[in-house]
Amino acid sequence: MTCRLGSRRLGGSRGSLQPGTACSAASELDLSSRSRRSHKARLKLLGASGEAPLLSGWRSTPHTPATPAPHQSHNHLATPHCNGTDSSRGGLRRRSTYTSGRLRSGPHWSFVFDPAGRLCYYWSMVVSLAFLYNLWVIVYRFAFQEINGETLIVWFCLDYFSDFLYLADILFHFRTGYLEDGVLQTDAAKLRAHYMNSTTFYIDCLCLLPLDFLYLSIGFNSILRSFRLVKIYRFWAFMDRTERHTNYPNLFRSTSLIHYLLVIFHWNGCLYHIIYKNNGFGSKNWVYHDTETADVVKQYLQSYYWCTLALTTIGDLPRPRSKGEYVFVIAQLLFGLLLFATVLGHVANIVTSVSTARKEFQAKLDGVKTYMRMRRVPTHLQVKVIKWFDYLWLTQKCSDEEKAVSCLPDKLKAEIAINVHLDTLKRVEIFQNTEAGFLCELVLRLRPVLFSPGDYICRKGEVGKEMYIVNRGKLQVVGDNGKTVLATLKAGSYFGEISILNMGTAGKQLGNRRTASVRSVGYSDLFVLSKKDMWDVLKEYPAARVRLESIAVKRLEKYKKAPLEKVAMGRCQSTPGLVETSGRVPIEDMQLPPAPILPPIQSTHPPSYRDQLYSSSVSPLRVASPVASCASSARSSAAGGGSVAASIVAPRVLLDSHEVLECEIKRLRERLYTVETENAAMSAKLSQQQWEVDQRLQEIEMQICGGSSLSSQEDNERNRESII
Ligand SMILES: Nc1ncnc2c1ncn2[C@@H]1O[C@@H]2COP(=O)(O)O[C@H]2[C@H]1O
Repeated sequence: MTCRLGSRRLGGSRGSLQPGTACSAASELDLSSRSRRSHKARLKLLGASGEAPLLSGWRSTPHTPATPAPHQSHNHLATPHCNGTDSSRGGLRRRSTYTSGRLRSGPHWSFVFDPAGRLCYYWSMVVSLAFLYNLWVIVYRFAFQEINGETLIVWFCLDYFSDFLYLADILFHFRTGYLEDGVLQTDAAKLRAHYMNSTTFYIDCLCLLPLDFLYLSIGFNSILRSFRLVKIYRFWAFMDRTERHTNYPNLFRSTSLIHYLLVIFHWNGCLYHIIYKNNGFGSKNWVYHDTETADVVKQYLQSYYWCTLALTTIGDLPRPRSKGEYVFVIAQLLFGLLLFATVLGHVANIVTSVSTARKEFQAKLDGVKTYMRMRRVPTHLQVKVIKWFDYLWLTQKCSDEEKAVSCLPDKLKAEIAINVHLDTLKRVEIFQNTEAGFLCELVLRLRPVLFSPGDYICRKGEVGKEMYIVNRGKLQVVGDNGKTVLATLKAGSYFGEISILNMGTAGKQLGNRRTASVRSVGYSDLFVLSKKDMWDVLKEYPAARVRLESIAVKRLEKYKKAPLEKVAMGRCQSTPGLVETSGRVPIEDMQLPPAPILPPIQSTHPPSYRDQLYSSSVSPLRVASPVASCASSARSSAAGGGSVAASIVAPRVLLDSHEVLECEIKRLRERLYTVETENAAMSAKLSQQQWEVDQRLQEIEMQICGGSSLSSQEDNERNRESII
C-alpha cells in the first residue's frame, strides 16, 4: 500500500501528521485487503473525511516508499517531530510499514503484528504467564504427587490451556513481521519462511513435544511436561522489554529478583522433598517432625522453610545425621553462599542506581560549598547559592538535564526538547509558523538557566550576547532607575533579541547594547540562546531571519511608544505572557546614555534602507532603529557643527524639524521593506501549499484511474520547479 493511503490524521492538539510521515502511522496490527471493491471504499473514505483507515498493508497498489513532504512552513509546535517519525503512539513501535505489492484476486484479510508494537508485548506477557505456570507447577506436582489424584481434572484443564497458548504463540509467530534492511516485512510468504528457518521455530516445537501420550503407559506424571520450560526464552525477552520500557526500573528489578529467589527456594524445596521421599536421607524425621500427620501443604511449607534457611545462609538448620544428609547440607550451604553474594550484588546495584542522581547533585553542591568556604565568599551569597541549589533540586531533581540526554542523536534530542518544553515554545511568537528545521536547530541550542530572586539577567547599556525565553517565573523590564517597571514578563515571553540583532536604540555602531534592564522577581527558569548560535541558525533560514527582524522592529517601536501612550497597544497579543504595566518613561529614557561622538555623515543624502541593510559589515541584519539613527545623526551633526550650531538658535530649530522629517521618512521606508519581505515570504508559502494540494489531488486521481502516467509525474516535477 502506498504510504499516502495508509496515512492517518491525528486530530486534537497534536495536529495532523504531515504526508511524509503519515505513512509511518501504520498500526501494529497490519490488516491487508486485496479486493478492489474495498480499495474503492477506502478511497471514498479518504476523499470524504480526510481520515485514512487505521490499518495499513494494502497490497493491490504497487508499493512505493514514503515521499517526504516538500519543505514547507507550518506550525511545528502542533506536531513536534523533526525526524519524520511519529512516536506519539505505541512507544518504540516502528511505524514505517512497507508491503511488497502483489495482486491477488478475491478479498483476503491478513494480520501482521509489529514485533515492536504493543500487541506483541501483551501477547508475550500472556505466553510468559503460561510459562510461569509450568515453571512453578511441574516440579511441585512431581515432588508432591499426592495432589494428582484429587485435582486431576483441574490440572488437566490448566495444562492444556497453557499448551493452547503455546500453540497460539506459534501461529502468532507466523504472523509477526520482522525487519529486513530496517523495513518491516509484512509479506505472508516471507514471514512464514523467516520463522520456519529460525531456531525459534524449533524451540517452539520442542516446547510442545507431545510426551503426554506416555501418560497412557506410565501414568500421569508432570515431569513429562518438562519441555514446556524451554519457553523460558520468551519469558526473558518479555522481562527485558519490560525493564527497558518501565518507568520504575528499580521497582521492577527488585520484584523480579524476589521472584527469582522464590522460584529457586521453591525448586530447592521440591528437590529436597523428592530426595527425602525416595529414602535418600537415612532418617525419616530429619526435617519433618510430624511426618505421619502432616498434609501435603504443610510438608511443602516445611521443605520451603528448610531451604530458605539453608540458601539464605541464616543457618539454624536441623542437624544432619547420615552421610547423605551431610553432603546435601554442605552443597546447600555452598549454593546458598553464592546465591547470597549474587543477591547482595543485585541489591547494591539497585540501591546505587536509585540514588545516582541525588549523589551527583550532592557532590556538585559539596564542591561549590567547599570552594565558597575556601574563597571566603560572604555568607549571604553562600546562602543564596545554597537556596539556588535547593530550588534546582525541588523543581528538576537533577543538576544537569542536558547530560541526561547527551547520548541521543540530535534529531531525537530536539524532538524531546520540543515535547518537554512544548507549552512554553508554543507561546513564543518567533517559533510560531516557522519551518520545522528552524525550530529543531534552535531548540537544540537552547540552554536552561535558573536565576534567583532579584538577579539582573541583563542591564541597560551592556553588550547583548544572548537572548532569553521565559520557561517559568516572573521577570520585570525596568527603567534606568531600577524602580520603574516597564513591563512584566512571564512564561512564553522572550527578551534580549534587540541587541543580539544589533537593533538597539544606541545607533548603528552600538546597536548591540541592551535597551533595558531585566530583573528576575522570584526564581526564573529561562532558556538562553547565544548570539552566535542564533546567527548560525538564521544564516541557514533567511525567511525566519526576515520574520524575526520584522517582529523585533515592531517590538522596538512599541517599546518606544508604550511609555508615551501609557499602556501598550496589544503587545500582550503579540507576546503572550507579557503583562504591560502603566509605568511612564519619557522616550529619552529609552535611549542609551550619550554615545561617543561619531564622525559626521559624509553623504549628502541618507543611504536607502536596502543599502543600510546589505552594506552592514557586522551582519546583514544590522538595521539601526529610526529613532536611534536620528539621534545619532543629530549627535553627529551637532558634533560636526560645533559651537556655531549651538549659538544660532533659529537654524537649529529648522535643522531639528528637518531631522524629524528625515527620521519619519526612514521609518516609513523600513516599514515598507518589512511589509514587502513579509509579503514575499507569504506568497512563496502560499504557492508551495497550492502545489502540494494539486500534487495530492493528482495522486488520488491517478490511484482512482488505476494507472499513473509517467508524463503527468514529469509535469508535476516541472510545475514544482517553476514554483520554486
Ligand atoms: N518596554 C519594554 N517592554 C518589554 N520588553 C522590553 C522593553 N524594553 C526592552 N525590552 C526587552 O528587554 C530587553 C533588554 O535587552 P535587549 O535590548 O537586547 O532587548 C530588550 C527587549 O527584549
